[in-house]
Amino acid sequence: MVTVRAPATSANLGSGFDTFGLALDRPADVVRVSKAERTTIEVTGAGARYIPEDPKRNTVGAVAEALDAPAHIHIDKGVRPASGLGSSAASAAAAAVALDELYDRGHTREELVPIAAEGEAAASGDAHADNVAPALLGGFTVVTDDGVTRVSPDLSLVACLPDIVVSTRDARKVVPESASMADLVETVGNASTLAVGMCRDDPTLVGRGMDDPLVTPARADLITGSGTVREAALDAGATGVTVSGAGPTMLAVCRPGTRRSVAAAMVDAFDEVGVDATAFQTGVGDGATLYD
Ligand SMILES: Nc1ncnc2c1ncn2[C@@H]1O[C@H](COP(=O)(O)OP(=O)(O)O)[C@@H](O)[C@H]1O
Ligand SMILES: N[C@@H](CCOP(=O)(O)O)C(=O)O
Repeated sequence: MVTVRAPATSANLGSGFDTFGLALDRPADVVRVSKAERTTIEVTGAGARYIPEDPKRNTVGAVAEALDAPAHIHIDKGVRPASGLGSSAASAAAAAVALDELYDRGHTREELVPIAAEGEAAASGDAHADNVAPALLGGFTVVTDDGVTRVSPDLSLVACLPDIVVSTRDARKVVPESASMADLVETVGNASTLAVGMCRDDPTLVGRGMDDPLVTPARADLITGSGTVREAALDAGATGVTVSGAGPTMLAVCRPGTRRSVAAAMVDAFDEVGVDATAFQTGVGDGATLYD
């Protein structure tokens, strides 16, 4: 039997749609695998009743098939599904590491990125790798067709999860199909600023670089109160606030020492518009961890 923990992740960070991802130090999924003739799946934990146990519809089933590694797979969900915190990716990344170890396949973490991304295709219809990359490797990751680049920044973060469900599949339908040159120039400038900030552990640059004129505004209507929550977090000490992944979680980058007040401000702001919310005070985390 092999057990692996893989973390929640926040994709896009505003300006890096389908490219940027950040591993959070909590929450996380824990996946346990043992060899079997055919793959079977059991799910417990946060939102388990919404997650299919059919291997064709669960991200870990697609990973088992891609690795030709049939197993009984138990998933203990710490990351709520349809949260914008890479729930489907956490399971896929943990399963990729666990099954690779169980069957002694010898893949590197980088080689497991496209394999775990097959799981994402089962969940959202697209094999986007911006969640599975940080879930496997940890830190801040940049995914392109040529591979993954990563650094391990030290940042204070708040992830505020409202009691709203937004499926990634639906949120991908509202993304514009084309962009003006002006919006592209702004996006490249912001994304570059953010990347420099990540390399320097600089929350001001990271926060400024999270602004995005293209994807985030198109998705704002899917999250009741997102504008109010953003303003409240900035007033309380955040340097930048954006939609985490496809939402509904809102992610704030915080100045040192402001995490608690930012978390409270975000929960209160959701409350003002009649939405219950939970805030995680977190930081940048490691990738999937193998337990003995
Ligand atoms: N192992 C899994 N963990 C979480 N969700 C899964 C899993 N396998 C399949 N799904 C499906 O994926 C969808 C959630 O994924 P997604 O919308 O991308 O949310 P998130 O942003 O939390 O990853 C749900 O429809 C869920 O049933
Ligand atoms: N780039 C994807 C990221 C989806 O992240 P999730 O955590 O919501 O699954 C997108 O924005 O669609």
